[in-house]
Amino acid sequence: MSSDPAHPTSTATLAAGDWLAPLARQPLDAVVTVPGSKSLTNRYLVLAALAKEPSRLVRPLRSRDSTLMCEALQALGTKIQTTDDDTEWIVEPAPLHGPAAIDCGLAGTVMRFLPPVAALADGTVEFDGDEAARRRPMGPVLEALRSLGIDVAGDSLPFQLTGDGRVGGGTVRIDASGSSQFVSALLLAGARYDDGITVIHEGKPVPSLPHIAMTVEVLRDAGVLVDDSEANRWRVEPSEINALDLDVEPDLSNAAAFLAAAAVAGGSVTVPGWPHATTQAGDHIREILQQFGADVQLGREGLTVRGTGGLQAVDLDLHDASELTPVVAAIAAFADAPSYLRGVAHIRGHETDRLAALSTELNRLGGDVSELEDGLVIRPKPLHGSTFQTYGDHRMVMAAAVLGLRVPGLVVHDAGTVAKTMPDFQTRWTQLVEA
Ligand SMILES: O=C(O)C1=C[C@@H](OP(=O)(O)O)[C@@H](O)[C@H](O)C1
Ligand SMILES: C=C(OP(=O)(O)O)C(=O)O
Repeated sequence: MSSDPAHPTSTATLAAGDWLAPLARQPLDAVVTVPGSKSLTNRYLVLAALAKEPSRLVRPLRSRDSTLMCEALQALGTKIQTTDDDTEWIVEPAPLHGPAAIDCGLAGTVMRFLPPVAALADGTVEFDGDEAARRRPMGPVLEALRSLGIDVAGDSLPFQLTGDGRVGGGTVRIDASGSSQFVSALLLAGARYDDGITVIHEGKPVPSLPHIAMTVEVLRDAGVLVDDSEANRWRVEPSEINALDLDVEPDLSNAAAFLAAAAVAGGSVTVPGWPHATTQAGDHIREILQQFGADVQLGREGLTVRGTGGLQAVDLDLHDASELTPVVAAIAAFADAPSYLRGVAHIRGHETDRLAALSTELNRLGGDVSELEDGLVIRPKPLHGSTFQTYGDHRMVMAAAVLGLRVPGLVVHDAGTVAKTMPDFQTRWTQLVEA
């Protein structure tokens, strides 16, 4: 690996917003704490807003996605108070009402989870988001709400819906092959519909199934009856939603980049507080790193990954844990032979077309990556520094950071976009590399 002299290797010449990813000059030896899970925080917020009494969330995630969720629920009438140190949030439910305008940013959880909640509001609720969010698929959720009698104008952002304070509920048939969030969205609000909700999926397999298991689990934690005994069919009984009082697990998908660092740079990284049982899809990083040849131990201190920098090629189906694809692609770029990542066609509809973005940016560094219809083939080659575009996608920043451990002069464009789920990622990453 050599540095491209045309690209900066010191911060002096960087453009605003660009970040020179730190190079690992020695094996790592770090303990990295990771903030709360985005997926859990935003589910808990939704259920707390629909619950019968105030809820308390301890150590939730503070990031762009969760702040947008808070602001949206507040616009609909919910009260949210936070302690001075922001480690506890008290969510006080109130009757939901329009008119309200909701900014979804680029958050899938906000744009998908809130329309079925807004359907319970009395009045009109307008939704919009980032330019890139307007390209993310929304149709199945909005079509399902229409079939339940809600007045919905639009099929993707921006759209608006008008309700009268109640939803009859019943059975909806949707194609959720584009995102598990379509199913989660309808289930989360469904207990508050008069007849509850039954969601039947018809189409190619639903991706990211652990995220639906997470939705089912948080509903059950709130006392809601859910039947998920049959594949592709979920039934939520109508009921009150109990208040929540809980600690939010660390975000295991965000943790993945830090653990990957030990495999790529060598040395050891521990993430404390790793749950021994979880529905988070990010937990898959344990077996993925083992397949790359790293030593992975889950113990009392947390999850520890030890690596030598030597990496075996992998052939992985990431359909269940698709949000790990960018970081896994970055690791694969240093493996001893070509790797295949499959089963993730739907991530073309994530924050950006991640298959196109990853192949373009890895190839810009001198890599040899081609797109499959549902994945990537990554043929390792010596990489050189360049400016890595991130397309407003937090996980492209994380992937770039992993690459930068071994590629001098890798400049991450618009690195601040990582604030979608981890505003202090760069600080934590720099501490990791310099520890
Ligand atoms: O429900 C959730 O919290 C999520 C579901 C998944 O979405 P897809 O099913 O669209 O992959 C995942 O990729 C995303 O990061 C978070
Ligand atoms: C796909 C992701 O996010 P979203 O919740 O916006 O879909 C992600 O975090 O990788």
